[in-house]
Amino acid sequence: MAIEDLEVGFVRGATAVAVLHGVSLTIAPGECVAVVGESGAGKSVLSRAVLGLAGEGGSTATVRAQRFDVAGHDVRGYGQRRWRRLRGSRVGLVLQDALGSLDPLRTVGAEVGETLAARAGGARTGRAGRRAAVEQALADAGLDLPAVRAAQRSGDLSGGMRQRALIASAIIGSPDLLVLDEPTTALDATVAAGVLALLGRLRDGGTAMLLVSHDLRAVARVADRVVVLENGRVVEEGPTAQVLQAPAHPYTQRLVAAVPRGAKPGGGGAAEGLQGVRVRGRRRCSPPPGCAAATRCRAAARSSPSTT
Ligand SMILES: Nc1ncnc2c1ncn2[C@@H]1O[C@H](COP(=O)(O)OP(=O)(O)OP(=O)(O)O)[C@@H](O)[C@H]1O
Repeated sequence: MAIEDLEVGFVRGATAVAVLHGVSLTIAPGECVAVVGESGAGKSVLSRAVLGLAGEGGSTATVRAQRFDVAGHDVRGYGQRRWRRLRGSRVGLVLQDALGSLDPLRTVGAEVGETLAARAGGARTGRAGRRAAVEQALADAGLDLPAVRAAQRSGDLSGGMRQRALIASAIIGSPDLLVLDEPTTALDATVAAGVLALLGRLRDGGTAMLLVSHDLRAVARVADRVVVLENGRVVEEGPTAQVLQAPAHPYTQRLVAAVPRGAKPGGGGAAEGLQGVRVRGRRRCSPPPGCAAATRCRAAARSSPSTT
C-alpha cells in the first residue's frame, strides 16, 4: 500500500472540517505499520479512508491524494462498486465498532464462509474444504470449539467471541492487506496475546498490515514501523524500536510516557511502561548522524540483544 499526501475532510450541511493533512504512508508486503495517536487524532478516519469507507453518519467525505495505491490498485476515482470488490477480494478489515456488521441471525460459519468465497474469486473449494477453512480461521482467531461456533448465530455469541469471528473473517483466504482498528481492545489479555501472535504469523507470511491501536504494548510486539498522528498530521515515524524507545517528538514522548507501568518494576525514562515488552526491530534501529537519541538506542540494543 502506498499513499502520498492524503487529505481527508468532511462536509455536513454548510460545515466543512479537514481531518487528515498530507498523510503519507507505505506498507510493504510482510510489513506491519502501526498508526498511533491520541483520541481524535484521525487514526480511524485514516483506516477507513484506505478502505474507501471515509464517509459515514450523514457527512460527505472528500478524499484527495497524490498517490493512492491499495492492494496493488490505484484507487483514485474508485466508486463504491469497485471499492466493494477490492475490499471483498483482497483486503481484510476489522474496524472499530464493527460488531454490528455481523448479522445476528446468520451463522458465524455463513458469515466467514462468504468472505472466503469472495476471496477465492470464483475458484471452487467444495463444501468440505470451505468448512475446514472456516473452522481453521475461527481456531486461528482464538475461538474454542470452532465447529460449534461456526454453527451458532453471531447474535448468540459474547462480544469477545464476535470480535474473534470478525478477525476470522478478516484473515480467511489470505488477503494482501489487513486493516485492523483496535482489533484486540474487546478481548481479554490471553486471547489478545493469541491474536497478536496470529497477526505476527500472517505478517511473516507476507500480508501487509495497517494496525491502529491505543495499546503501545501490542504495537511494540507486532509492528515493524510506527506512524504517529497528531491532529491529522504525521509528526513522527520510524522503526518501532526507535519510535517507542527513543521518541524524538514531544507528542510521541507524551504518548509513550502515558503507557501504564509494566509488570517489571524499576527502570526509568519515558519508555518505562514498555519495560518487559519485546519491541520489534530493536536491532534494526540505525539512527541518522547527529540523531539526539542515538546514544540511548545503542545502549538499549546492548542491554538486550533479543529481537523478535
Ligand atoms: N464522518 C465524520 N464527519 C465529521 N467529522 C468526522 C467524521 N468522522 C470523524 N470525524 C472527525 O475526525 C476526527 C478524527 O476522528 P477519528 O475517529 O479518526 O479519531 P481517532 O484518532 O480514531 O480517535 P479514537 O482513538 O478515539 O478512535 C475527529 O475530530 C472526528 O470528530
